[in-house]
Amino acid sequence: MPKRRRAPSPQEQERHQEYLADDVPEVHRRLLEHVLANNARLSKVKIAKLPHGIGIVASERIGKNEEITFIPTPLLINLHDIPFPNSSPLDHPTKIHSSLAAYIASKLPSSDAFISILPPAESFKSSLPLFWPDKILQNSPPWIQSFVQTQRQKLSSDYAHALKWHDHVDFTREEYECAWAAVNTRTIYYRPKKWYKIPAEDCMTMCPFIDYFNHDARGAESCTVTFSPDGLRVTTQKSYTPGEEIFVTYGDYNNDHLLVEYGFTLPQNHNDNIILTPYLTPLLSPLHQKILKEASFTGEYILDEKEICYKTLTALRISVIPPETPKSSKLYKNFLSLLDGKLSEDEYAALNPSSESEVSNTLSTLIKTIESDATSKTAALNTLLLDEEFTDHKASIESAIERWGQYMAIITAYRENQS
Ligand SMILES: C[S@@+](CC[C@H](N)C(=O)[O-])C[C@H]1O[C@@H](n2cnc3c(N)ncnc32)[C@H](O)[C@@H]1O
Repeated sequence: MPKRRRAPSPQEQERHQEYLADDVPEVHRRLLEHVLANNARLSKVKIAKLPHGIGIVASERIGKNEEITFIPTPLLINLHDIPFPNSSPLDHPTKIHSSLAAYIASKLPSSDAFISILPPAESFKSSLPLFWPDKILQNSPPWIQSFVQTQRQKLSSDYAHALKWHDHVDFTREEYECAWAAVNTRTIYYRPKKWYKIPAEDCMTMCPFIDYFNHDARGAESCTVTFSPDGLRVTTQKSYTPGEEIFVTYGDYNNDHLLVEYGFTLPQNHNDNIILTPYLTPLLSPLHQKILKEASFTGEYILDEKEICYKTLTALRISVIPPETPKSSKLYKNFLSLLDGKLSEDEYAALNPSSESEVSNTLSTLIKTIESDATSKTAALNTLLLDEEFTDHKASIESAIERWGQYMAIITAYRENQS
């Protein structure tokens, strides 16, 4: 955390204005003054109010490979800033997500320059499925439901950890949840060399100002965020015209993942797909699953606009081997030879013509099940939109409906690409 704070001079205040679009709320000016007073370097960028919240735009023409933001290490908020009683944080059985959330929650509501720019609780509650009422969640895609269950377990365990290790600070469960969501949506992976002993999941930092950058999925066109011992740097990978929004990338995420972790989806997301796992796994017997696991063919089964991945095809191939088939049968032997590369796909298909057509039928049935879910769950969500009990949850319901619409669009594109 920064050690120095002083009021900006009138000249500095005037200079700061160039980093702020006109309609940006005052709290962001304070954050700006705070980072500039602590040796941040900002070049040709402005904080702006955009349709999807606050973001960063070019204030003038920017070229490719230019450093546009540098935030020095003392401004970062991470392991080193957590006041653990009587010990160094590096020796502590820490869970950084939990502790950062406790740190922020204990300061809410706050006049602190960084904490006061965090989005309000209502914005997390409506955008993040984690906080959606069960009736909305139950009508959302099943992968979202299961990811939210995992997130809820993590939140509960982090809260218990926070109560145990940070009992010297004061916060309510609601403040903690909101702070936890802020940490979840605003931290950056950060692993300086001296952190080599720290588990990867604790290598995260909050980074004032850099957390204003929104995400896109334009890969090589998004800015890079790199760290060095002296701080974090944002560098362009393309040129920008004045007023153009500047994005970084949070990762190659599909829209389910973006929705659960960050509370939004991208209308054009080339990483988008449908995770078939919740639909496909119930078709796999314990033996199927054991074989797939031994061959490392478990994990997410994916369908995108163009194809199903090879892992999905493999899981579908084994799913059509009847569960009572002995492992010593010819069917399994052929399948295992395919997995080992002793049989090519064509040879396997020639040996098992009926099972290959069953694979196609199973896949079309799965896709039809998803379509039918999309239709029935969208209808249920539309009914909730008319229900007075859900008046305050319109945005969350609309998000879930939108996600089903994206599933339908992926299926339509997939069929077109197959025909
Ligand atoms: C690191 S913050 C970015 C700054 C944020 N927009 C703000 O108002 O402070 C991440 C959050 O910004 C929003 N966000 C980021 N990229 C977005 C995008 N492409 N479309 C919509 N919302 C986005 C989401 O709410 C996400 O949880």
